[in-house]
Amino acid sequence: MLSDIVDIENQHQQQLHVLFIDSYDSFTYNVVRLIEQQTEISPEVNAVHVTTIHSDTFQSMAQLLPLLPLFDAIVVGPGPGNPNNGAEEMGIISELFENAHKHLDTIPILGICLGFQAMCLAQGAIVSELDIIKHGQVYEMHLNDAAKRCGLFSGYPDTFRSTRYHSLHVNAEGIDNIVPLCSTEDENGTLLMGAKVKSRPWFGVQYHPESCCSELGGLLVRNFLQLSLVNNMRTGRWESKKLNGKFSDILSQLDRTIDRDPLYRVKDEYANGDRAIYMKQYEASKDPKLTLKICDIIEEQKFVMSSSVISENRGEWSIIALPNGKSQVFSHYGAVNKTTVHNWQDKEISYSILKKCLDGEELDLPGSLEVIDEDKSQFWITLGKVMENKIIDDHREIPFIGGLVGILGYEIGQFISCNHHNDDENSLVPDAKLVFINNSIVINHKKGMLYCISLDSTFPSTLQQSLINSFVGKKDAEQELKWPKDLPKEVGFTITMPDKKDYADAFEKCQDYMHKGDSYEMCLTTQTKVVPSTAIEPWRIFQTLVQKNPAPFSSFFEFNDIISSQDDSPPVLCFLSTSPERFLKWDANTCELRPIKGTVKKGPQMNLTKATEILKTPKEFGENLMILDLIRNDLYELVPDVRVEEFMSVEEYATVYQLVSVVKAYGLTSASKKTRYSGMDILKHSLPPGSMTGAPKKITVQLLQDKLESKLNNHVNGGARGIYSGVTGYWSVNSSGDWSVNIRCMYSYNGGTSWQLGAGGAITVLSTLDGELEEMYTKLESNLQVFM
Ligand SMILES: C=C(O[C@@H]1C=C(C(=O)O)C=C[C@H]1O)C(=O)O
Ligand SMILES: NC(=O)CC[C@H](N)C(=O)O
Repeated sequence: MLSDIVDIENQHQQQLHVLFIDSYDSFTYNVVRLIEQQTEISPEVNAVHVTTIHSDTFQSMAQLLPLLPLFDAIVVGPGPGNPNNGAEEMGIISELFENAHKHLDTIPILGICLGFQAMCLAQGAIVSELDIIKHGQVYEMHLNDAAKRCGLFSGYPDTFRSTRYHSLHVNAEGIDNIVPLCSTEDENGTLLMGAKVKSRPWFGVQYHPESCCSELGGLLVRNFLQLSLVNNMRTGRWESKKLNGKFSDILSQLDRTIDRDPLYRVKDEYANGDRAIYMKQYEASKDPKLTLKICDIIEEQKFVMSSSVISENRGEWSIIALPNGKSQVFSHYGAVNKTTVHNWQDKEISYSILKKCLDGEELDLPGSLEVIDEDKSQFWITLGKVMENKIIDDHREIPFIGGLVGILGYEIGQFISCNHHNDDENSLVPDAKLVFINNSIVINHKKGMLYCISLDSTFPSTLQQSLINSFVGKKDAEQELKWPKDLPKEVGFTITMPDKKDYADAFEKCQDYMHKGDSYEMCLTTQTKVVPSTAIEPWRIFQTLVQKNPAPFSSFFEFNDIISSQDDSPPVLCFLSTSPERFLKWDANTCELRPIKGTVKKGPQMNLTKATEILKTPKEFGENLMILDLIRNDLYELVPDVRVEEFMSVEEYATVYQLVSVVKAYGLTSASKKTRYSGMDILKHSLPPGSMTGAPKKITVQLLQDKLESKLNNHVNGGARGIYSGVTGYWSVNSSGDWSVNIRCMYSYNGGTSWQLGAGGAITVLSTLDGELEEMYTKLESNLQVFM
């Protein structure tokens, strides 16, 4: 054991240790991984360990100072806020650069964007707002003569391209202590993009070396690390950073200040075949309408995740999940920090009992009902525990063979509080609802295959026989779908939309936040409420919706999990969606995200070539790049191998053209890693979807929730987004998952008495009010058209 410890300590000797101070930014882990990827620092040092803390992890420098001898360098990352606002916004960063801490003089520091601004401010430079702000824009950087003598840019050409995300800039003219190294030109004039502090090993850049559109970012970091090593050898810091018996303990404690524990212990391999899976496969039509036609003959309850459009890598599969009495239902109510678990339609459970439990009454719980006091973060662990013993290594070729299916609302994501009610009944609404499915019909539209699958050999035999009779072996679609293209004419609808003036106010406020440097992009969304004059079955609305707006993720959910009785009828959560956007798909070892950012309305004057031209302009490019970098960050937080597989492709949908990028992470369960994750861990850490928030995620969702949407959408459940902006999909027991973003959808908390439709779009400093309003209406129309 002792030799193990000595080995670890020796390993630490050959590693550089970097302390990364994060300001709750959405590009943090892009920088962290870029640092860790630098393995060739010197013949003796070939690895870098990065410890990430938040700028408010420590209350003051006094707490951090004793730990600094453990680190070879500090990197102060980018982030929202303005260094002029001091500790309130910057936390420990504002103190870090102050002269008071003389013993910091010898520790190498690299400041990036916000970190750079804070460093320069402390030297006397002026940090102020740019006239014309740059978020997600790529510019040419020019090095000056001083840069050529400074190791930070060693190996660089005179000019190189890099991404800028900043509202503020540094003016260091006349500041002797700052040596300018790098600049760029734009409408604002010549701007300082990189500098060094005289007499100290402190460096900084205003641009973002870690962006996927920046050139030579890795070289900058490697140069900084090499300079740090040389500095530390010269000053004796390198020698003194050793043989502190508690070295590894302190580091691992610090490494754990940000929670990255897996939801459950992911194994390297899983048993296969020790659980009998019932699976019958049949040849059937390749027509994507097959799923919908099958729905027509199903009398059982069903959840549908179908594709009414097949595109490369999306929409290839459809799933019809069949809940039954053995299906466990997991609902999380964030407003009261409770999870309920019970069997589907357990006769012993009534809504009145469930309601009492949620109100906190102590009762003998009937039937299968369990009530767990837990917050949303523990809810994820509950789900992990459920799945832990169910994972099997079987039928990897099929994306879903059974498992958890359902909806995770926006407020289940990070940084948001979930405390909303359904206005109509003032009843609690679930923030997440998932059902464990044993029986399913899975369809491959590309191959024309249909599978009847059961995890517990309970697939309904009459249904199976009807499927065989009606669809098996019939390669061509026999008949057209006989679904009504419109809703019944006699039903009227009361439609409440957000006020245009309120939208304009919210838009202006977004611009203010972005100009002040608080946010780089804000996905502002609206809610519209539709009340039918007489109730229409949710399924009937779905029939019309999928025909009017075909999409790769067309979903139908009606949660009749509690039986109604004469005295009370439960509020039934319904969700109808025609989403174009995949959020996250995974298998045991890889995962893929497909953020959509950038929208152009279709019309007689618009074709693919024109849309592509528009979608490649700086506004749309910046919008997409920002989310692309944010998504890389979300994946990099847990997984070291992240790649951009598709860069801003234009895709065509029924009513819009969209700009789409694809990012993949590899090696989730790689044996060489200390911690193995499942796709569910990635999902937990990356919700809410970046394309629905903007960047940086934390501050932006808080501003949207507290300052903007609570007022703008006050006419619907206090402005909560609820199901809209969350995700829908599954986590299959064969370690696959696929979740789409809840957009171009409608949902009801009361079985269809009233519906809510969300629509919005990302606002950047290049947005115009009219442009954003039109974009919001275009998206709203994709589902509101059903009621028009
Ligand atoms: C917010 C919505 O869509 C999101 C915003 C987009 C954009 O800003 O271009 C595109 C797709 C979605 O990620 C919506 O449809 O309501
Ligand atoms: N990306 C950043 O670090 C931005 C820094 C600062 N908030 C600005 O907007 O200029």
